[in-house]
Amino acid sequence: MSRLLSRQHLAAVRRSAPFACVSRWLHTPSFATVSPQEVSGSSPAEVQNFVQGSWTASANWNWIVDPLNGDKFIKVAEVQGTEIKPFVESLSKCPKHGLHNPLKAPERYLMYGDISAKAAHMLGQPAVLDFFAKLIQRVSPKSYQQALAEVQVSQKFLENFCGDQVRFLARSFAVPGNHLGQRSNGYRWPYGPVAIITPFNFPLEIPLLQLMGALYMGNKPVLKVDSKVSIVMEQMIRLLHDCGLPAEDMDFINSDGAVMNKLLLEANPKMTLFTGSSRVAEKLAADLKGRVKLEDAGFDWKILGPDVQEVDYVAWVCDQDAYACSGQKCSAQSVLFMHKNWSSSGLLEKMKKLSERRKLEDLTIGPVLTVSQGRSQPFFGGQLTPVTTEAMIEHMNNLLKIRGSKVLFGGEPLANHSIPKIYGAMKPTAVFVPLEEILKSGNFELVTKEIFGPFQVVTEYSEDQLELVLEACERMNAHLTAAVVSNDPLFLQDVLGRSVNGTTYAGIRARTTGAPQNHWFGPAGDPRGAGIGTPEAIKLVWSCHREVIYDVGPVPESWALPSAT
Ligand SMILES: NC(=O)c1ccc[n+]([C@@H]2O[C@H](COP(=O)([O-])OP(=O)(O)OC[C@H]3O[C@@H](n4cnc5c(N)ncnc54)[C@H](O)[C@@H]3O)[C@@H](O)[C@H]2O)c1
Repeated sequence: MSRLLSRQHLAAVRRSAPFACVSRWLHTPSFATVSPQEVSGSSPAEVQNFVQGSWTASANWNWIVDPLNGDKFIKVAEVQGTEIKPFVESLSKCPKHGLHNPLKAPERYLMYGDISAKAAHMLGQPAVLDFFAKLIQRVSPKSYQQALAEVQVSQKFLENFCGDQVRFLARSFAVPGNHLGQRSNGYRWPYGPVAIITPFNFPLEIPLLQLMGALYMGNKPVLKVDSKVSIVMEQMIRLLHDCGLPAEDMDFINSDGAVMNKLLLEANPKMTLFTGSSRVAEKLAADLKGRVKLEDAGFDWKILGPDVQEVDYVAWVCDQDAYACSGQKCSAQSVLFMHKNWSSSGLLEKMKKLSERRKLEDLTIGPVLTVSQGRSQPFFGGQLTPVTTEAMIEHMNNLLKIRGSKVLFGGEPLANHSIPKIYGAMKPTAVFVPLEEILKSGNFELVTKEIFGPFQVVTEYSEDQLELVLEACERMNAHLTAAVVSNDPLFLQDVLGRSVNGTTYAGIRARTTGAPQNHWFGPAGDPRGAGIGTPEAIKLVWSCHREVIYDVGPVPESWALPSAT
C-alpha cells in the first residue's frame, strides 16, 4: 500500500469508526498510518519497506503475533532472497566518499541540524510521545514508564543535534607543516554505503540513534530492525520524512536474518553496525571481513562494596537493573557480587519484596521475546537458545545442581496469562551460587551465560575474596555495563582500575541500566566495539579519519635537484 493509500485508508477508517475509535484516531499523529490501540487480530497493521525513495510491499507477508495473547496482529512485508536487487542497487548509488563530507555538500550538515530540530519538536509533543510509547508497548511489552523513557531519550538525542551540532560532529583539525604552504588537516570522513541491524528490545531508541548518527556523518544507510518490532521504526521514518529527511538518503528493509546476511554480502556496505547477540555478531564479523562495529551480548555485573549504606535505595536499583523490561536490556544486571557486610542488611529480603510487586497487568513483568530464528534462518553454529519458560527453568535447574546453590526468589513460571508458548513467561528470579563454585571451570560457562530475561545470579564475597570477584569479571567475555556500588574511593579505584566494562557506573547510586543519550553506551575491550548516544559514539562508529596534507608551495627559489636517495 502506498503512503497515499495508507493515508486514504486511515481517513476512511477515521470516518467510519465508532465514537471511541474516532477519539483515539484524533490523537493519532498526522504522519502515522497505525493506531497502537487499534492494532489487533481483527484489525491487523501492515509494515512496509522503503527503498529508492518509495514505500514498497513484498511477495511475502510475515505475521507477527501479539506477545500478550498470540493473535496474529501485524503483517510485515518481508523481503525474500530473490527481492533484494532494489536494495543492492540503492546502496551502490552512494559513493565511498558519502552523500556529504567536509569537502562536499557541507550544507547537508546544516540540513540535518534542521531535520533534527523539527523531529525533536514533533516527537516532543505529548500526543506523539504517547503514540510511540504505546506502540512500543504493543510489540515489546514493558511498563508505560519504561516505554516512555525510551521515547524521551530518543527525543533528547534529537534535541542534542539541532542547529550547528551536526556540523560540529565533523570538526576537523589542522597542524602546521614543515615549510611554507604545508599543513595537514584531519577530517572525519564517512564510509558511504552502510548497514544498520538492530534487535527487538529497544524498537525506537537503538535504530533511531544509530540511523541519525550514520546520516549526520554523510553515510547512506540501509536499516533492518527485528521484524517483531519494526512497525515502530517504520512509523518513525514516516515522521522523519515529514520533517524533511530526503527520501533517497536511506532505505528500510524487513527480512529475516538469512536474507539480510545475503544482502550484506551482495551490496557490500563499507561498514555494518550490528546490535544483537554475540552469535550473529561473530558470524557477520567473519562474513564481512571485519568491516563491522558491534554492540553484542551483555553479561553485566554489579559489585556491592564493603560500605553498607542506603539499603532501600540499593535494593530498588537492583530490582530495576535486573527486572525492568523483564530483564531484556543488554545492560541488565546478570550477576550481583555482594560483600558479606550486606548479608545482615536485609538487602536480599528487600529485593525479593520489590520483585513481588511486579505484575503482568502493568507490564512491570512480561513476555521474554528472544526466539529461535525465523523459518528460513539456517543455524550458524554456536549455542542458539530461545528463551522460553522451559529454557529458563532448565537453566535454573542446571545452576541448582551446583553445590551450595539455591533459589532466592522467583523460580516459577508466570501464572494466569495468555503469552504464546514461543515466548518466555517467568517470575523475576534470583539464584544464589557460591563464589568458589562459580569460578570452577565446569561451572563458569554455565553461570555466566546470558539469559535475556528476568533472571540473575547472586553471590557473596568476604574481605579477602575480592581477588576472586575480579578474576570472575576478568574471565567473562562480554564487557558491556557494570556497577561498583560503594562510596569508598580506594575500593572504587581498585575495582575500576582492574576491570574493563565500557559503561561503568561507580558510587553508592551506581546502576547497570539506564543509558540515557548523554552517556556513552557500548562495550570496551574489543576493537570492534561500537557505541551509541554521544558525539564521541557517533564519530567513532560512523566516520573514519582522513588526513589531507596540503603542500601548495611556493617551492623555494634556492631549491636544486638533490641526489638520488
Ligand atoms: N550491546 C548492546 O548495545 C545491545 C543492545 C540490545 C541488545 N543486545 C543483545 O541482543 C541480544 C538479544 O537480541 P536478539 O536475540 O534479537 O539478537 P539476534 O542477534 O538474534 O538478532 C538481532 C538482529 O540481527 C538480525 N539477524 C539475525 N541473524 C542475522 C544474520 N545472519 N545477518 C544479518 N542480520 C541477522 C535479526 O533479524 C535481528 O534484527 C542479546 O544478546 C542482547 O544482549 C545488545
